[in-house]
Amino acid sequence: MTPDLLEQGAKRVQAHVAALEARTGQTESGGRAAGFSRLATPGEVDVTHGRILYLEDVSVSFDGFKAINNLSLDIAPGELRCIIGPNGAGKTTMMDIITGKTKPNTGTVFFGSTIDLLRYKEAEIAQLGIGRKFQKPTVFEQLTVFENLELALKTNKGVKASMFFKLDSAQRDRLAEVLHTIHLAESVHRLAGNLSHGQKQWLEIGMLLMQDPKLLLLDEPVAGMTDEETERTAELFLSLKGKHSLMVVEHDMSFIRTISDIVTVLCEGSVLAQGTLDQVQADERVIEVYLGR
Ligand SMILES: Nc1ncnc2c1ncn2[C@@H]1O[C@H](COP(=O)(O)OP(=O)(O)OP(=O)(O)O)[C@@H](O)[C@H]1O
Repeated sequence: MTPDLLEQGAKRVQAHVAALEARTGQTESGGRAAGFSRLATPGEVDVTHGRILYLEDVSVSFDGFKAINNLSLDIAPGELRCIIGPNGAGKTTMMDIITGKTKPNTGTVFFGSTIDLLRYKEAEIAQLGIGRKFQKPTVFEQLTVFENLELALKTNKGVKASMFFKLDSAQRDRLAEVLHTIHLAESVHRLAGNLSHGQKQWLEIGMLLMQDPKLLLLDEPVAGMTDEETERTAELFLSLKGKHSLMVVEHDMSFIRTISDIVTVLCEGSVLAQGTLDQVQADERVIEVYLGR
């Protein structure tokens, strides 16, 4: 279903609810009426049920091999969820499913309680507000930090619109805020190609932030970073928590310890354990398949 169709559907439903109220003086049962009205803005994420991401019984097979196996998982709005697990556990495949790169064979994947992500293509899912950062930074090395961030706002616009694109004052303010958040305010005019590996990672996160994603998926964000860069990345993520929801896949346990509330352990395509880092680290099954290696 496209956002246009969602909007049309929401308008129809709102008209229905208004007519019902006018006729009977009664509203629909609370949950239904509330759910209907929230569809009015396409892409708006309904988190009134306390979940921004919801996966249930999701499975996907590659040539008969179940990479994701009845996976169920949910994330609260503003939460910073860490995902750990051995190589081949299905962490990347899970992110591929959430972002529409891979379609599961079975299961349910919802963004909030009304947006069925399985109905959308990868580009549409990005526009709905799910940003993804892959492990390797992919900034434009020949452009400055400023130009990279500016470019992030131009994506989704046509070629002509991009050529004449000028930042308005709200966008300038946003860019300044993002620069500060990603610790690159003093490097604004440097070429991205001259930044350190860690700074490139922050710049790419900044490019995602320019689009104000509701949910950010981050795959091994501190791999290859120095200790100092890792510490600053932890500060960055903690500052994003609450404003955005984050799902962070990492192997670096000291980084996880600094940023995590709840940690989910994936193994063989499903959730093996979940809890605080101390709880999952004490779990015999987790020690056997992952930590004890
Ligand atoms: N397109 C594909 N075709 C065939 N097999 C695949 C495909 N994508 C993933 N797999 C397999 O699915 C399993 C899960 O892979 P995935 O990359 O999701 O694991 P991961 O937890 O991200 O591992 P890592 O920590 O090494 O990145 C692996 O056995 C992998 O070989």
